[in-house]
Amino acid sequence: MDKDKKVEQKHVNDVIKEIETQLAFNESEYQKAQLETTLVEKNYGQNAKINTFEVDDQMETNAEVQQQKQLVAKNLENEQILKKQLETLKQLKKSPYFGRIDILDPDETTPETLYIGTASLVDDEQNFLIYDWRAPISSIYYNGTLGKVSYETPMGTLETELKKKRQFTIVNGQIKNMFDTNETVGDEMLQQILGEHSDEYMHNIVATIQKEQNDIIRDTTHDLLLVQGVAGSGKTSAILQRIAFLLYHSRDKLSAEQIVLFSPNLLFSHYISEVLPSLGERNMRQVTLAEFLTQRFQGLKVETLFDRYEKQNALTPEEQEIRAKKEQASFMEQVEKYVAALSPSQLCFSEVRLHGGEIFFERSEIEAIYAALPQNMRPEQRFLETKNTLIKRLKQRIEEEITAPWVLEKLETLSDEEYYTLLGNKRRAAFQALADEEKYLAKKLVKQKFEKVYDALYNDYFLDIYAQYQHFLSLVLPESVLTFTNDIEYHRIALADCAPLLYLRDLLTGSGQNQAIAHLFIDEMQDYTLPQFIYLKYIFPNAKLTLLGDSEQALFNPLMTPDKLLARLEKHLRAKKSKCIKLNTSYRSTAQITDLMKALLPDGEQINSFTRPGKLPKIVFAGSEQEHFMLKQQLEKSLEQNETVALITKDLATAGALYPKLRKTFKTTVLGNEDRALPKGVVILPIYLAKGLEFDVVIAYDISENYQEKDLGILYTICSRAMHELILFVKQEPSPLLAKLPPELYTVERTLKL
Ligand SMILES: Nc1ncnc2c1ncn2[C@@H]1O[C@H](COP(=O)(O)OP(=O)(O)OP(=O)(O)O)[C@@H](O)[C@H]1O
Repeated sequence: MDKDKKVEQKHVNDVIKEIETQLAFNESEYQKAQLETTLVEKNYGQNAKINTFEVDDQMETNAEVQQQKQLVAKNLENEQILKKQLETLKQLKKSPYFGRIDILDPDETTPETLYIGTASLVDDEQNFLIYDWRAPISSIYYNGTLGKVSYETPMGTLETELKKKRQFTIVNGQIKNMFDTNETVGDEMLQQILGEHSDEYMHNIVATIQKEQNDIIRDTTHDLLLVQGVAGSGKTSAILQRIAFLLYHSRDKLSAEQIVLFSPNLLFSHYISEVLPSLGERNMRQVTLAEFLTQRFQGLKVETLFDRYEKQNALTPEEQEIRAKKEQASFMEQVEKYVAALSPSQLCFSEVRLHGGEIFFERSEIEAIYAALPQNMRPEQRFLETKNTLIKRLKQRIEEEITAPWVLEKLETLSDEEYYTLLGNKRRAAFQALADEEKYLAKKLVKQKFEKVYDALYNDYFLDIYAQYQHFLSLVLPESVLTFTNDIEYHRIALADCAPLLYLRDLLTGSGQNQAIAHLFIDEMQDYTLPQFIYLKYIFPNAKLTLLGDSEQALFNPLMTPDKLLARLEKHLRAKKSKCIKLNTSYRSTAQITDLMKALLPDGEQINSFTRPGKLPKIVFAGSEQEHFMLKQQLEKSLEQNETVALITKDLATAGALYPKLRKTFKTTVLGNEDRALPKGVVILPIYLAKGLEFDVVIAYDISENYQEKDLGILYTICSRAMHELILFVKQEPSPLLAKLPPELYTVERTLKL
């Protein structure tokens, strides 16, 4: 192997030499491009200042300015491309590739050697020194075991023979490790990567993508892809590499702006934000459900998933029943039926007022416009026609108002400042006559006065959507009207009302849809309801869906088998081609931690633990008197070897109560809903904020009687956040969930009774 390593190191050196040559060339091209842009910009600046007094000059200058503008844009684009190439080359220089495959094509006698890395590298003679991991041929590296293999290309399926597969770890141009393997992607390298410490940011996994993850990443045929994977099985990793793959595969027609990812919390958004840039791609749009809804209900406080979780025990059985009804797909069907059957008199239009409160459009006027439209028109069409008529009437009123005495009076008394503000970007020279200028200014004044009306028409405020939803509730779920009205009065809205209300609004007004989004990804999908999925599918009608989750980690929803879930989603989201992929191997945690997680679940045997050895998890029985002493002792011990220790609680109140007890001894932070970054030291956080994250050491705080059978999913999620060490801290009586664990799966530490 040593001889092999020498040969391979020489190859690495040769490739790096080529990268350095290209780097030097690119560097000088980039500098040239920067200089060029500065020159053109300077030139453009001077031209823009040219006297525009004479009309002829003006036209000439405009043409020139346009030309210069285009030049600047073109130069900037060129500069951006060179900059991106430079970044890629710099990255490749440190670690040019991670894989090698030797293949023998059917008509050949000697095998061809290909190297695979995070980006392609081509020399002057068009030889591929490195293949991008997303290139069709690279799929052999991830999918194939030695022997006959096939791979998909745009021209169809091709066959070849895989003779050798080799993996490398190259750091700063030096081969640290290399393995020959017949596995999909061998255990040794994965062992090494998974054994490392956690980081502030998630890393890309392109060197060690596993076969079933590869199926998710390279899927281009399904419009609904459901991924059900156990905790730590690489669901999040798979979607991020999938996004990078899609951007490469459809690079002519897909951009990062057309991809939306719904992530569970802001900490998670931060945690994953470096994966795509490390692969030379821009990040997709990222949003949490709370951010998405808050934007749509301006002025209202929207209940978040976390509020919902924190409050769930406070609801009466009746309230729970009402919520359960609102969270069924049939509730959205009731919205559709309601909209289809609405008569004009049932529409809750509201009058439109001016700034001063004076009514501009009476409710009866709006109703009359709507009622006069053909009955068989679709509701959203009818609404749009009404809106257009109102806008037309507003424009007419503006024209009429221009000659009103108050306008003329105002024009005569304008201060210089008011005059120039009204004139805006317009130049005085642009008016042929004084009368034109006066008319222009008068119109501006009137528009200012009627601004609120325009705003109301533009934003559909002339339909009182809350009253409309209340009317809908009074027909289908009258027992919930009071709570809803009360909520609105206090400027808040329950999560369960959001999707049906928005759906109702959009069906009636024809607004809300975004046709441009091509892919929608939802992580931690087990915490979403069917109405939320239905609404998201409705507003992103052209998006292919990738939904990822683990029903064992559900904070509220009941367990459901993946196949049953797929059938449900297929039906309600009207998917044409759907597929469910299951991931059963857990990569995050040591085998000992995964074994404990398996033992917690009734059907835990379906989880395969990746054979990475570590310490047995520990249960600390502290007893309430010794609690602080034991906790501090444990934290001290853990912080000796780790920069961060996560203290995960069931809820925010418990997290908050721990803080004053620890802050004097340790650098301690309690994380809340709005936090985006993970600090070092002791980090206290409720479980819903730890979703999707991982930590070297997790202390699950107070696993006592407050964890009953119904809380199994929560305890499982907490345990599954630990990579290397898990400590279950018990203050009083242990949870019955711990009682059923076989004792060989953990060690015990107890307070000494003095
Ligand atoms: N093929 C792989 N190669 C290297 N590391 C991997 C691989 N797959 C997963 N991992 C690592 O395992 C850990 C868990 O992955 P990830 O967070 O994507 O899992 P998940 O299924 O989304 O987890 P959860 O649902 O529990 O939040 C991460 O540290 C990830 O980098």
